[in-house]
Amino acid sequence: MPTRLDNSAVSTALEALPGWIGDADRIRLEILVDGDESTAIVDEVMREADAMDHHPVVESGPGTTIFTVWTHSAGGVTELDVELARKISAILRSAGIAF
Ligand SMILES: C[C@H](O)[C@H](O)[C@H]1CNC2=NC(N)=NC(=O)C2=N1
Repeated sequence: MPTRLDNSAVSTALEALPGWIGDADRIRLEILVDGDESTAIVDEVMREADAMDHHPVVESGPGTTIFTVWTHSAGGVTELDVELARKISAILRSAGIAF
């Protein structure tokens, strides 16, 4: 099982992940998209997540989509989450979405 990162390791990882916030329990990113644009992005993120067998929790509402990432089996943030966050950011950059 992947090992949990402590708060300091998570802060260091977040320095290389613009827009992401969080601590050793959870990291999250909010983007200001909704509707069809959100659906298209979430589909792409979920394809990547399926390939990793590691998934974000996604909340979508009017004007907003939030990705929250942690390793459920470890009860907090691990390297797998940092990797998933990097992949989500890369998908958003390719799609031209600001965050
Ligand atoms: C059985 C399956 O491998 C597990 O449920 C995976 C799937 N995706 C997951 N995603 C996340 N974020 N954390 C997990 O612990 C996790 N476990």
